[in-house]
Amino acid sequence: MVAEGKCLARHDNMVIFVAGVAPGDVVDLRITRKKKSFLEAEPVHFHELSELRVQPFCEHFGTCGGCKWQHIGYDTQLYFKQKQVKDNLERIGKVPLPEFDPILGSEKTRYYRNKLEYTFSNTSWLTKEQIQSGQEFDRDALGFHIPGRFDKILDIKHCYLQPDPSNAIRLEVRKYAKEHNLPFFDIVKQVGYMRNLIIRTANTGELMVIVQVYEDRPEEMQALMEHLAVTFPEITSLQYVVNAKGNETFHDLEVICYKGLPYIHEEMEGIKFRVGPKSFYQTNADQAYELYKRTRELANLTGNELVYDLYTGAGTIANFVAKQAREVIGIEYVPSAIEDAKINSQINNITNTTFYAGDMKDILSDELIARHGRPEVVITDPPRAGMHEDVVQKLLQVHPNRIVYVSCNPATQARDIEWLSEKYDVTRVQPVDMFPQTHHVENIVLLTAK
Ligand SMILES: C[S@@+](CC[C@H](N)C(=O)[O-])C[C@H]1O[C@@H](n2cnc3c(N)ncnc32)[C@H](O)[C@@H]1O
Repeated sequence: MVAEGKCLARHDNMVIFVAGVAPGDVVDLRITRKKKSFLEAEPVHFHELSELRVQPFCEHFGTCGGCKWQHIGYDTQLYFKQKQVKDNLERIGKVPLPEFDPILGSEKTRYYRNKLEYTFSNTSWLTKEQIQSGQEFDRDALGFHIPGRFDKILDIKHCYLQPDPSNAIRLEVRKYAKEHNLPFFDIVKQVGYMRNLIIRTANTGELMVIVQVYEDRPEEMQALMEHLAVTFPEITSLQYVVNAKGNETFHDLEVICYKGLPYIHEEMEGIKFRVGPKSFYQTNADQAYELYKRTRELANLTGNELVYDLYTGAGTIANFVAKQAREVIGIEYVPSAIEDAKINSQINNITNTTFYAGDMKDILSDELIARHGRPEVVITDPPRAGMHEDVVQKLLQVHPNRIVYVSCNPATQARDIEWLSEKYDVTRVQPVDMFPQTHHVENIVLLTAK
């Protein structure tokens, strides 16, 4: 099992990456892509199935891009996730490593997400058998993109990722749109009405639903909103967006709140986090709590430290650790996330945080450090691309006592750690599983100044 959840095979000294198999399967492969140094292939015939396999529980497994590791038992998934972290730190990081803390598995391995986003399409995905049968099928779909296909949507019957009433809401919106002849969007021709449905189920019980449509049809929207409000009185934030752009992103559009409040709250240790329609919040809230607790523990705060929380998003980690620190500085690219971060401090009476919006390599400047002082502790949680080299250089120059590096991409984390190893030792490694049934793994590394 190697990167991106693919398996590795060899033939004539050539490396072949294969998706949709398990280590130990004996299969015939068809080569789908040839590169100079490797090949990619798909299985065409299974001779023997691996002992690591289990029966996938979802009818959409194999077609849907969502939970590609359902055919492997959860303990085995955890084993491979931990191994992925180790391989990256050894091969890319090339630094001396302590013994790893065992990966923190997720208690919930199904229904663990608090946010799902479904797309409407008038060109649903059909299987080869369906096409060959010559029968007519309903081509309207509400579900997920087929991996690698921007124009094909898999109509989802039941999704195991988000708790109730997520499935019921999706099915009801689909049924209503069909019954009322609201056309599902055609992404190629850019015509239709129903575009996208977002459901957010917070751990406080609050529930947000956002319907995205292509054009302004006030009467139809009013009727749809009213229907949802009556059918699901538990919705605490019912919203819609009119989006006539070529794509589904709506960060630059007005989101209209039809019923309830324009936001919901997540909660951790009594700290409330306000989550608006455009806000980012970790999608596995229970595991986010475990991740943050471990991050705080490794930061080893006594209440006297100045902490910089880099890539702070909506200030979640910054606010979570604020009580145990003297002062926390949070930095993040997205201005609306920084607005959320400030609100999250206010509503929790946290007064020792300061937030800045902008590109990390510009904001983390000598001037900022002169203003706030040299941090004893830096917590950094960059996007998948890792930290910009200038940011790493700045950290080496500022030289905090401890850096707690949280990452969703062990490869870029390992690269950055190699750079940081000039002045830091890796003293703890704690992988965390935020996304059961997928190959994704989160990892926390504690770096201690040499
Ligand atoms: C993995 S998220 C971390 C979120 C946050 N720590 C949390 O747990 O909710 C990475 C964050 O980095 C921000 N980001 C990406 N590139 C950035 C940059 N160049 N400068 C500052 N922030 C950036 C993203 O907007 C995103 O909020």
